[in-house]
Amino acid sequence: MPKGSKVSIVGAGGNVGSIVAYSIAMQGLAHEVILVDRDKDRARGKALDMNQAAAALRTHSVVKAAESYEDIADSKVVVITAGFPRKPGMSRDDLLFANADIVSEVTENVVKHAPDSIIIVVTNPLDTMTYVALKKSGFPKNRVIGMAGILDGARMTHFIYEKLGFGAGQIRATVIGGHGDYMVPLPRYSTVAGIPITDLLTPGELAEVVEATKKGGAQIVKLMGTSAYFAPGKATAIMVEAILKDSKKIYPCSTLLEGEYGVHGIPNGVPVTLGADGVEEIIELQLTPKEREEFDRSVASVKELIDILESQDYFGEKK
Ligand SMILES: NC(=O)c1ccc[n+]([C@@H]2O[C@H](COP(=O)([O-])OP(=O)(O)OC[C@H]3O[C@@H](n4cnc5c(N)ncnc54)[C@H](O)[C@@H]3O)[C@@H](O)[C@H]2O)c1
Ligand SMILES: O=C(O)C[C@H](O)C(=O)O
Repeated sequence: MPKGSKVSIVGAGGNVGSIVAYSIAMQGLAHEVILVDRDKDRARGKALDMNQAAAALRTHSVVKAAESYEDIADSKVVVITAGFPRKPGMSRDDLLFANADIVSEVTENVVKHAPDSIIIVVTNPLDTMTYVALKKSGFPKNRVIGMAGILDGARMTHFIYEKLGFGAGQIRATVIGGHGDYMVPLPRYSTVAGIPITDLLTPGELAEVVEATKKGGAQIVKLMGTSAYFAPGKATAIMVEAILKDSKKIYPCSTLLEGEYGVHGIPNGVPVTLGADGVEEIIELQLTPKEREEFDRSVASVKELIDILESQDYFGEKK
């Protein structure tokens, strides 16, 4: 079993992976942080830079660039951010084939070198890549988790603040469903200092918050020419922290549903408790018929992508 608090990040030479690593190192969450990237010099450079930041801050975290996958051995958590980000005009789903091959290759190496780890998938299209990692690893479902709901909830929080102009730091917003165009922001489960936002914003304002949340990723892609990384990186580090500290905190994460929410065999974003075993509980919200319909639509959009992969026998299951 993994000892201590070693965390490896595959894709750490890139934007999201390096923010995940930096957040973990600066918080001193893990003693050892391993940066894996196919661009080894970039990983080596980032490791030096982060170690020097850790030295300035005097944290105990040590950051190392992996020379090979052997260096991820004994990781408690492996984060996968390897893969292409979208460009303006693209949907996350357009990354399906290019990133499925990358996530497959990475997962095979994780199974070989860190067989007891918990995998956090970040690569898009998120829910389908979580499915790819799950199938290719053969790990139990509690040990393969997709990151998106914390990020989408944080975006909704921000857009609620933009409307209210007060309550920063006191807003909690909930987004479930897949991390795509059909995600399901839930105003009914969103509050400011415990006050439901449905008491503070008009239905029209709430509809604008929901729309802005759904388009939050694309808004940043349009502005920067590549996708977001500060909030995604921080959101991922929050999941790593919950696992390493066995905190049992509740966060929306993508997890394989096997009967929960009436869904069978598709990963989707729902509230879960995160602890040392990864996803420890799945919490079923009592959705209204409209919320339920939106959730089902979101599940269907993930299933469409999985069906495309399965129709090509991507998982080698056809006889
Ligand atoms: N789930 C989310 O909420 C969320 C949020 C932001 C980004 N993302 C996704 O995360 C992924 C990474 O985004 P980014 O902005 O960091 O991209 P990036 O291009 O900056 O970084 C990707 C890194 O992966 C590396 N890489 C590619 N193939 C590899 C392989 N086979 N083995 C090892 N390393 C490999 C590249 O060298 C690069 O350094 C994208 O797919 C993006 O869409 C998801
Ligand atoms: O928008 C993207 O493509 C990246 C990520 O999924 C995000 O929501 O920031």
